[in-house]
Amino acid sequence: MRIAVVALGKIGLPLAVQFADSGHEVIGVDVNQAAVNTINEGLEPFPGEAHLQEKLSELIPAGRLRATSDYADAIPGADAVVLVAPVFVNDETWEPDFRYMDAATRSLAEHLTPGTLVSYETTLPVGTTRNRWKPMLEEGSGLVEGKDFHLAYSPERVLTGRVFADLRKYPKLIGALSDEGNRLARAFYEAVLQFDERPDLPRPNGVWDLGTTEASEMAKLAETTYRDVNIGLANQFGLFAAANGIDVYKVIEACNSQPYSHIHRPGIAVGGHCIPVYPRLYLSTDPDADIVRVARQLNASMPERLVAQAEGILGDLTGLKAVVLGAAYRGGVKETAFSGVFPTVQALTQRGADVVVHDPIYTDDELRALGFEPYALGGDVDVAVLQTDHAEYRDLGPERLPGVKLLVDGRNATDPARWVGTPRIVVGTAA
Ligand SMILES: NC(=O)c1ccc[n+]([C@@H]2O[C@H](COP(=O)([O-])OP(=O)(O)OC[C@H]3O[C@@H](n4cnc5c(N)ncnc54)[C@H](O)[C@@H]3O)[C@@H](O)[C@H]2O)c1
Ligand SMILES: CC(=O)N[C@H]1[C@@H](OP(=O)(O)OP(=O)(O)OC[C@H]2O[C@@H](n3ccc(=O)[nH]c3=O)[C@H](O)[C@@H]2O)O[C@H](CO)[C@@H](O)[C@@H]1O
Repeated sequence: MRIAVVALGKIGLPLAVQFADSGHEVIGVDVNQAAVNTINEGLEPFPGEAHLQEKLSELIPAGRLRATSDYADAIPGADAVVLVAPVFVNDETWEPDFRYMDAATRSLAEHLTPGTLVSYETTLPVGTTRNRWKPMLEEGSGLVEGKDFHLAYSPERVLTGRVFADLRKYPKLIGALSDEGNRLARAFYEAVLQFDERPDLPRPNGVWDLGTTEASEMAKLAETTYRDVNIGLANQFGLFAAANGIDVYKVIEACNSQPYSHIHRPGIAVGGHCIPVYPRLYLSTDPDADIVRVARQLNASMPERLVAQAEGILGDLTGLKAVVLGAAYRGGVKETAFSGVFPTVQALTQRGADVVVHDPIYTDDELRALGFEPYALGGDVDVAVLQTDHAEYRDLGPERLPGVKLLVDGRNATDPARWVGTPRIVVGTAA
């Protein structure tokens, strides 16, 4: 098969590599010429994706994969085109921002030829493939969907850093606009993916046909929204527990000891590219989903709530030195997308604190580039707010934070035995 992958980012490039590695001829298109050049030199344009560099070193010199910024070079005559350019969500309105996908779709349409299967993998509001991409592709190409070309939607569920392993592990969900589209999408993904045996699944691991583009669009939004709502519920339980002298972690551990309870962990923030974003995409097509909106709002309010709790204990925070422990949105990752560090720093700064940030996996220059004043453990500080559950913080004690009068552990990530004698608030437990 001849396959084109549109957008060679952290998801698209590993996908292009996977398809080429499965024995197909692959051309990737990206508007970033610097990234295209780097890939064509056989080098990974971003670090952190396991096995990406070794696979590029093999596939690029062998001519099995190449990159281009020219759609005319990649699209005409392709058997399948996979698109995975990003969609963002407007921070104020929570409305999707389709500008990159629109541009990619228009460029694709201009060069689309009969006989191609087009599969979108970017996470989308329900109905986008049918109502937005189909007319845009038909108008731009003069071709007819279901006759000249077929359109499918298949959400990408892998986690960056372990894309190749996740591609084997998770069923590939598909949905198209016609039976023939479903058949072609199944045949395509079966030809480019290999699946691990998963006896734990209700049906064999592999391509799972959900029948329509709407169902497969919804599946991705539902699984991520589930996580946000679940964390919201954990935060709600945590607020109640903290106000009533109950340790919510003991409660959650007890609940989850039977197989029908999967309560997540309360925390200072829900960050990352996906979990805080996709509930908003879901709400854009199901605005009546109050349960989703309320959970999202509660999760987003947690940094402010915890900082207010610290203020309640210490009194005025004006002029106090406050360190936020952790810039990353979760432990062990070097990524600050929608990280709780931003609202936490803001809540402290608004109260007049002098705020510094520590993160064991960011250099001082990297922290400065993010707009933070870096802090090295051992420096004087009045209050510490732990934002990221980095493994390095498990053994952190007050002796590494000289002068600390209060630790707000927003992740229950520190060892209580180390904090005997120093005030410590843990999200979800009584102060
Ligand atoms: N990152 C994740 O963990 C993850 C996980 C699952 C699904 N996804 C989905 O994948 C999408 C892309 O994520 P990513 O992490 O790969 O993004 P990314 O920012 O790493 O890459 C996006 C790429 O798109 C390219 N691009 C932008 N406009 C283009 C155009 N008109 N034509 C061609 N290329 C264009 C950019 O140059 C860039 O290389 C997300 O929006 C999401 O829906 C991401
Ligand atoms: C485990 C999981 O579903 N990972 C998904 C998630 O990864 P992602 O990398 O976003 O990580 P998580 O879903 O684990 O965490 C998201 C955020 O929620 C917080 N948090 C998490 C769990 C919890 O019980 N309490 C809590 O507060 C984390 O600290 C983090 O800030 O989004 C990706 C993009 O869609 C998906 O591809 C991944 O499959």
